[in-house]
Amino acid sequence: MNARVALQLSGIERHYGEGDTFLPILKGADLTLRSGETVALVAPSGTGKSTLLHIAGLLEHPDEGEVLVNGTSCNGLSDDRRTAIRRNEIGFVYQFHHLLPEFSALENIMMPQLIAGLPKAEAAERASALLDYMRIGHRGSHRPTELSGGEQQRVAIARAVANAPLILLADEPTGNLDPETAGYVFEALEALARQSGLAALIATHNHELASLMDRRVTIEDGKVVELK
Ligand SMILES: Nc1ncnc2c1ncn2[C@@H]1O[C@H](COP(=O)(O)OP(=O)(O)OP(=O)(O)O)[C@@H](O)[C@H]1O
Repeated sequence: MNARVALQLSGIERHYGEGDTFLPILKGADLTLRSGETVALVAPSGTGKSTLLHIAGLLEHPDEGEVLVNGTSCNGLSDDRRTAIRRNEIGFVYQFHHLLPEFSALENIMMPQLIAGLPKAEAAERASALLDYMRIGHRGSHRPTELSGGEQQRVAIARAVANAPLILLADEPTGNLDPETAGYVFEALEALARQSGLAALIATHNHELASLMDRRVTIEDGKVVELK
C-alpha cells in the first residue's frame, strides 16, 4: 500500500513507577499507520494498549522514541503545538462515550467544529450529515441520556471525525455494546476510513471484530507485533 503515512511510532519506550515499583510497559514499540487503513490492536489486558494510544494521540510523552503525525515529529514541540496537532489531526473514541450530557447529539458533534472556528451553520450541516451517515439522523435533537449505548457511541465517533482528522484512535469503542451493535460500530469506522482516507487504530479485545480490520497487531514484550 502506497498511501501516505499518517502516524509513525518509532522505538517507543514507556515505564511507570520508580525503584521497587518500576514497571516497563513499552520497550521499543514501532508502528506505521497509513491513510485509509484500519488497524486493530488486540492484546491482553495490561500490556499497554491504552498507553500506546495515549502516546500516539499526544496525550502522553514517551520516555524514548519518536511520534510523527503526518510527517511532523512531535518530540520537543511545545504543549500548545501538540494540542493544535491533536485538535486538527487526531480524533479519539473511548469505551465510554464522554459526550456532554447537557447538549443534544447534534450539538455534541458541532462542538469541536465550533472550537476550530467553523461558522455555526456549517458545523450544524456537517454534524447533521455525519448523523445521517451513522444512520441516526433522526436522533440529532436528543441528549446522550436519551440515546441507546450504540447510538451514543455512534455520536461519539461522529464527534471524533467532525473536524476531518487524519487519524482516529479508539480505545475499546465497543467494549460496553452488544455484539450486533458492536459490529455496526466497527462497520461504520471501516467505512469512514475507506471513504475519507482516515487512518484508524482501534484497541479491542474482540477478535471477531478485529478480523474486519485491514491489519491486526498485538503487543508482545513491549513491542508491537503483526498478527496473521
Ligand atoms: N499512571 C499509571 N501508573 C502506574 N501504572 C500504570 C499507570 N497507567 C497504567 N499503568 C499500568 O501499566 C500497564 C499497562 O496499562 P494500559 O492501561 O496501557 O494497559 P491496557 O493494555 O490498555 O489494559 P486494558 O486492556 O486492561 O485496558 C498496566 O499494568 C497498568 O496497571
